[in-house]
Amino acid sequence: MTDAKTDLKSLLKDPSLLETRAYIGGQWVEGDDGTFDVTNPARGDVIAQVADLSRAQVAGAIAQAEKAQKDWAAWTGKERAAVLRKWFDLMMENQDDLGTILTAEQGKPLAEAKGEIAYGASFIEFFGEEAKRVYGEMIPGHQRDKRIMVMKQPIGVAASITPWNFPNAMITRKAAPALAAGCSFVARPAAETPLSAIVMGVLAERAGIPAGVFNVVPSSSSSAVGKEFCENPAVRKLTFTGSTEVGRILLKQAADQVMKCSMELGGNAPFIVFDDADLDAAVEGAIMCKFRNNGQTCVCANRIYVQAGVYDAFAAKLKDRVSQMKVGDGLEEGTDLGPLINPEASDKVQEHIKDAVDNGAEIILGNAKDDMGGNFFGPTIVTGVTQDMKVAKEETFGPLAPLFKFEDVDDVIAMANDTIFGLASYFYAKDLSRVYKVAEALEYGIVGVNTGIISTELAPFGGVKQSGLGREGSHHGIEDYLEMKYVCLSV
Ligand SMILES: NC(=O)C1=CN([C@@H]2O[C@H](COP(=O)(O)OP(=O)(O)OC[C@H]3O[C@@H](n4cnc5c(N)ncnc54)[C@H](O)[C@@H]3O)[C@@H](O)[C@H]2O)C=CC1
Ligand SMILES: O=C(O)[C@H](O)CS(=O)(=O)O
Repeated sequence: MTDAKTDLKSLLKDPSLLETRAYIGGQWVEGDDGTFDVTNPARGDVIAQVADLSRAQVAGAIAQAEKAQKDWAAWTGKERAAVLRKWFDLMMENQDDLGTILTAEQGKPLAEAKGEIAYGASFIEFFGEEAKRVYGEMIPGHQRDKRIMVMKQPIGVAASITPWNFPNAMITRKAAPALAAGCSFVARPAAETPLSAIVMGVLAERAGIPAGVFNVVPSSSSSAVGKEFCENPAVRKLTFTGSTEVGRILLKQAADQVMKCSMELGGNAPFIVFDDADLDAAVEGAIMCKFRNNGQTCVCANRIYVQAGVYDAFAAKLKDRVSQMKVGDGLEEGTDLGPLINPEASDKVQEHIKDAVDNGAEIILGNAKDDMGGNFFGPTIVTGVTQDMKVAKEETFGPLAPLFKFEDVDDVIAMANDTIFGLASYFYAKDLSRVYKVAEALEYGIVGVNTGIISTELAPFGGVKQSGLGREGSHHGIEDYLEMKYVCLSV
């Protein structure tokens, strides 16, 4: 932890982007429950006090969203596309400031934060364009005088609950398809990182998105907001990114209203290196995949399986590269790995390391809170990891690279699939038939082949098994915000 204090306003080119109130129905609103503190996880200082909304205020936001939605849905796709384009442009024009706000509250290095802003903006650009392509269809009738028309219509009010690890992109990946489809949107950001969400309200207002179409409702009480979202009959769609545990709670709550839900939940990504892989490329892929956002990404490699013939060479190369990574304050130049979000995150990494070592694994790098103390944890590599250890079963969500050794293809496929999760998976191999076989056999929504980075607005992102329901991104992503209506025409 450094002693530096974060005077966030002074770091911004446009200080008016730092807003701490809620954005409801086009108005800036104080919280009935006062405020809650937002801290910089690198420095531990309070950087803002944000409006803490009551459940009644959240209900009010939903009412505003409901009121605005019908008119918004009546806009043409092209008209909606034009304001979404403006929202995208404003994000990119303010990329530096948005990145600084994000780093200050979340901790990731500034370059990564700016990358997240560009990534987040890409969903708005993409789905703005898709707004023009919400096509229905005509199906040949079942009788001579019948025609079957299928129209696509917006679901209505969509509500989101999002985590702190991608405070911008997890909101835009949901709000952009919702708005493009003609839904209105109420966003409840994680209490750790509300500023990156609120600033999207500032830019929505500047872009000319009509009042009530995009609302941001910060609150320190996630369960109260979750209940309001699930119990308020005006909400027709709940979209969530976070842990499988909370996803299950929300699905149960949403059942009473038979609400449409999208769930982007936890992962336990295997990263497999076969003996015919390009080892240098595999090491680079592992670095990007494992240490992006300091391992706090649900598509991060959680288990690294390396075939016996290349195990030692891979471990040595990985150690060499990881030992060069600099841990530090994300706002400072040259930082590769920022702090973890909070002390509990650091405790979880330590618990996984201890469990592995107690059961026979060996630490070849790291295993310590970084010299900087606080939420900083040094990147760690452990060898000799096996399927019965905690790290094989749970998402570590931190900078721990556990190396498992395997002998043959069928064994590693079985080990990789031996989890309740099914979000992302990765493998490095050259043999074409092996590539097909493994890609088909992995029980995951996403497979990266010879790459450690799979995130893009152009592809359908989402998991199978207990990693979730639905897909975000790509032309499929808008479908989750549309209902199909079958019109039977007698002619
Ligand atoms: N899929 C992903 O991207 C993420 C996965 N995770 C996993 O979850 C673990 C715990 O991280 P958390 O941030 O605590 O995840 P979480 O699932 O507890 O929180 C995600 C969001 O849900 C909200 N929330 C929590 N309980 C709720 C409830 N009862 N009703 C409504 N909203 C609720 C939180 O305030 C946050 O905004 C991580 O270590 C990681 O394994 C966490 C964050 C993101
Ligand atoms: O888009 C991404 O790369 C990820 O969605 C972030 S997370 O949800 O996997 O943590």
